[in-house]
Amino acid sequence: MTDALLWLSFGGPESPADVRPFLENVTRGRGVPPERLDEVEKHYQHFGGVSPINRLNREAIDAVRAELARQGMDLPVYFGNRNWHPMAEDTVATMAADGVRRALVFPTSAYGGYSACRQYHEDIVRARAATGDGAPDLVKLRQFFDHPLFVAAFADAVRAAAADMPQDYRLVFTAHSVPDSADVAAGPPDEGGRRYSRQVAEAARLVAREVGVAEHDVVWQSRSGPPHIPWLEPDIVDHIEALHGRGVRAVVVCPVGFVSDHLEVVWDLDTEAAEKAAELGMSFARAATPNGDPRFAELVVELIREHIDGAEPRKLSDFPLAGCTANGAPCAVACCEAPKRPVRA
Ligand SMILES: CC1=C(CCC(=O)O)c2cc3nc(cc4[nH]c(cc5[nH]c(cc1n2)c(C)c5CCC(=O)O)c(CCC(=O)O)c4C)C(CCC(=O)O)=C3C
Ligand SMILES: [Fe+2]
Repeated sequence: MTDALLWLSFGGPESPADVRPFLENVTRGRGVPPERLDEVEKHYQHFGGVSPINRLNREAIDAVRAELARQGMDLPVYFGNRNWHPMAEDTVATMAADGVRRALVFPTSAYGGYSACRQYHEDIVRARAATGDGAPDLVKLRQFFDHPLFVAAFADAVRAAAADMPQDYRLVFTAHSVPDSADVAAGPPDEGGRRYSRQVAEAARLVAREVGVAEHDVVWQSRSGPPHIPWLEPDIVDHIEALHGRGVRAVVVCPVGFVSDHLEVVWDLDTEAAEKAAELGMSFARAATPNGDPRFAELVVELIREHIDGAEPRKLSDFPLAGCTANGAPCAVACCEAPKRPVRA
């Protein structure tokens, strides 16, 4: 019996005073140098100290509520975050007080890997522990990077972004960079590692195929951490320069690693990457993220139905179904383990 859905996201500041405490929450114990935090704080303050992420999540939740009602399903939807209010701990306590005994959890990340999957399992463990006796059972929904509705929403977004571009534009996909060691550790050990970057590459391939574009690139954005630790490369801004050097005149960037236009999309792509392209005289367009697309709410309800009515999971890749466990259990022994953090004084 399922009594509710918990929408579990990253969280973001909603006023200038929130920014620093939010960043402290994100980076606690993670070896991110203070200089990087000062830099990222500027990106947030550039937008008045407000990330769009909470508003976009609330809008997406409203769309899911409407889709549930349309399909005749009576399932309350709760909202909680890892790093900012409403915090998952508080939301899970409210759910317990409301009598919720078992809820499905929709994570706002489509992928495997430590930051994209395992850390949401950790959030579930923490939130249930904070609530103590009476905490609901929480079953996280699976990874959906290869779901046909996810791919179709991105494919239409690429077509829309490319509409005003020269025919020979270069299609470039981006996702959040992670430490190379985290990518190596992504997935169950017997799968050979790099589940995160391989899933990102697969989603990109599926979207490009649906758009009908013969060639594309997969690159990374929003690198954090100390400079001497290797992260996934190349970075989108460097890649735009490299494309320019090869004579490419127009770029369409598709942020396939993200579900909504949060700060890292509006800063790293719409600001930094767009400025680099303008400086080089290249045409630049950025494809929309899927959470404003009606198919995104349909996707969420379809994932819910896999549990409630045993609906057949729809997927376009050969990757195994993953990411779905109860109460924060890892998907497999040593799956997507946290990277070793550099020790800082
Ligand atoms: C894979 C991945 C996703 C995608 C999956 C998912 O969506 O969950 C993601 C999403 C997001 N990342 C976000 C923001 C930040 N990420 C940071 C830092 C980090 N991200 C990492 C990875 C990821 N991050 C990693 C390995 C770090 C280093 C620290 C650590 O090892 O954990 C920092 C610290 C400052 C900095 O150094 O940039 C910030 C502020 C926001 C919210 C933006 C907003 O406010 O609108 C969102 C959606
Ligand atoms: Fe991040």
